[in-house]
Amino acid sequence: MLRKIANPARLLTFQRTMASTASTGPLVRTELDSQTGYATVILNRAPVNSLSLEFMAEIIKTVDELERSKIRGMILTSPSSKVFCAGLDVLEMVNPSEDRLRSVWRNLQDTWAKLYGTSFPTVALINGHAPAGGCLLALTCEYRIMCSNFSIGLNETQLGLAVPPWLQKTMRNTVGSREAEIACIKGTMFSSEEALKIGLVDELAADKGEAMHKACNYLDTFKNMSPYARSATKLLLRNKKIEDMKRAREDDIDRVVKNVMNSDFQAGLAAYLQSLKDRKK
Ligand SMILES: CCCCCCCCCCC/C=C/C(=O)SCCNC(=O)CCNC(=O)[C@H](O)C(C)(C)COP(=O)(O)OP(=O)(O)OC[C@H]1O[C@@H](n2cnc3c(N)ncnc32)[C@H](O)[C@@H]1OP(=O)(O)O
Repeated sequence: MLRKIANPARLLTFQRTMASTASTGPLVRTELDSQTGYATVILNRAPVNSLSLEFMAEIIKTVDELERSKIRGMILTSPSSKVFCAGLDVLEMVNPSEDRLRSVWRNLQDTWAKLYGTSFPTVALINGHAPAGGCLLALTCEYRIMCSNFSIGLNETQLGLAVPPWLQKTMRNTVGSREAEIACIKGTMFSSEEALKIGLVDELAADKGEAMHKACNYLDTFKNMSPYARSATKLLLRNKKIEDMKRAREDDIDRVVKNVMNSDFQAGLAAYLQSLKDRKK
């Protein structure tokens, strides 16, 4: 459940209607507490918040809007009781047109860059599983609070995908070189407790209410600090990685196209999709 806001009149909800979505309501909902200046960004692409081209475009637009609104902090979460974000929409990888695949990958790069380089502080409230691109979203935030009994990790290699360099770096920056190397190569999925142990998340919470409380506590630590000094320091720490990604982005996209258009990859993906369905039987 979302944190209750004392005065509902303070709650401004930006809503956008998106085409081609199976979710009810907008793909991304933003609730702004005008007293604290904290925005809760709710990823809302049912059933598992998988990242389609349009969904990522919406996340990017939302962050741009929040930058313009001069918010004091952002909490990224999901309305689901089981899934934070299931990563890229695997259907985007099934025999895609090359143009769409390039756009999907470009949007994933931009989603990462936009969230990684926000001027305001960011917390991922991971209230469900966060494989691959779900872990990527969490890694872009400054602070991660995870509810117990879920899993998180960069499991791309298990799907036959190479983890791109900019994402490897983000993982390395968070958990250290050795843990990142092993985790990326093996495609390890960590339980919430294991993730805490290696520093992939910063705190655990028993439930979403407790996680929200802890997220606000993190953002409150900046309450009396100059937003300028804070964000300038963050961007000095992070901008080079964003610029490196942008410099190499066309090579990155070419590599992905080659990877995804390959017939062995497509055969592996078909088997993977079948295994997702079989798990339900
Ligand atoms: C297009 C560009 C490609 C570029 C590739 C380059 C390589 C770089 C890689 C870096 C970036 C990231 C890559 C990725 O994110 S790949 C995706 C990885 N994600 C997964 O493997 C997650 C798979 N899903 C699950 O493990 C479970 O669904 C989950 C634990 C998340 C939830 O389990 P739960 O039991 O709650 O739900 P279901 O399994 O029943 O799922 C419900 C329905 O949702 C469908 N589903 C699940 N995940 C995805 C997904 N990622 N994309 C699309 N659809 C998904 C699932 O099939 C169910 O559908 P049905 O109800 O129709 O059966």
